[in-house]
Formats: sequence, structure tokens, C-alpha cells
Amino acid sequence: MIGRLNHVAIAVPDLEAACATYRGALGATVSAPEDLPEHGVTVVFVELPNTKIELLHPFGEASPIASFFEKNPSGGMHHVCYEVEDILAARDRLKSEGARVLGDGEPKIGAHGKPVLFLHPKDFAGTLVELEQA
Ligand SMILES: CC[C@H](C(=O)O)C(=O)SCCNC(=O)CCNC(=O)[C@H](O)C(C)(C)COP(=O)(O)OP(=O)(O)OC[C@H]1O[C@@H](n2cnc3c(N)ncnc32)[C@H](O)[C@@H]1OP(=O)(O)O
Ligand SMILES: [Co+2]
Repeated sequence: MIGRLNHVAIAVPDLEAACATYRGALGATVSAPEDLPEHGVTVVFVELPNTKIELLHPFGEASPIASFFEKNPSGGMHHVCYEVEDILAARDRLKSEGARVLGDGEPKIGAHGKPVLFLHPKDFAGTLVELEQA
């Protein structure tokens, strides 16, 4: 069911500093920051030959990633995003197998303009999983 690795997300306490590190020390191509109010984050994408790194920083008062920094003050790996051919079929299969789909269970449009869903980390080896419609 899951296909390509679309991105690996890293939550960062200082977005500007993280961008400078990826551009400078790592010589990577880094996009401009994009605020996603509906998701409570500001995102930047680091383009790699085979996938992307999503640098995440809280946006607004009710960011779902704010509490992540209470346990991970320096930031760290936040989630992985896999592509699926049919996000609704994937959701229904996962729910039938008892996996917890976060939010109201309906896909929302993500940073790439595609429908996305999130699956509870406790059901996937302690890793927050995002699914994105390919
Ligand atoms: C969609 C736009 C963009 C894109 O790519 O297109 C994005 O990716 S936006 C990304 C930001 N949005 C989200 O992360 C939405 C989904 N996340 C959530 O709903 C919450 O973050 C949730 C439910 C995963 C955790 O919420 P919260 O931290 O408030 O809950 P708890 O503190 O009760 O945590 C429960 C339990 O899970 C552990 N946890 C929390 N976050 C993570 C994580 N990122 N990876 C692994 N584990 C995580 C937390 O430590 C708790 O564990 P416990 O052992 O019970 O202490
Ligand atoms: Co993501």
C-alpha cells in the first residue's frame, strides 16, 4: 500500500538557523518558509535527489507540534510521509485494522496541495506517520 517516501520532517526550534545549516554546512537547496495556518506550522522543504526534508516550526497559538519541544527542546525527527495511491482506501483499510487516524479522519490539503492524513505514533513503532495522496 505505501509507496515512495515523500518526506522526512524535522521539528526545529529555530527555523532560520536550521535553514542556514542546511544551506551552508550541508550545501542543500532550501525553499522559502511557507506558513500553513490550517496546520499550525511554518514549513521549509530541503530538496534531495530521492526525497525531501521538511523543516517544521510552530505557527500560531495552537500548533500541534508545540508540545513536541517540551520533550525535545533541540527539536528532532517529527514524522515520515509516505505516498499512497488512494488515501481514502488507505484510511479505510487502516481503520479496519484498528489504526488510529488523527483528527476527524478526513484528509486535509497539505503543503504540496495534496490530501494528507496522520496516523497515531503509538500504532506505528513510535513514529508519527503522514500519508499523502500520490
Ligand atoms: C500537513 C502539512 C505538512 C505537510 O507535510 O504537508 C505537515 O506535515 S504538518 C505537521 C504538523 N501536524 C501534525 O503533526 C498533525 C498530527 N499530529 C498530531 O495530531 C499530534 O502531534 C499528536 C497526536 C501526534 C501528538 O499530540 P500531542 O503531543 O499533543 O499528544 P501527546 O503529548 O499526548 O502525545 C501522545 C504520545 O505520542 C508521542 N508523540 C507526540 N508527537 C510525536 C511524534 N511526532 N513522534 C512520535 N511520538 C510522538 C508523545 O510523546 C506521547 O507519547 P507518551 O509515551 O504517551 O508520552
Ligand atoms: Co509533513
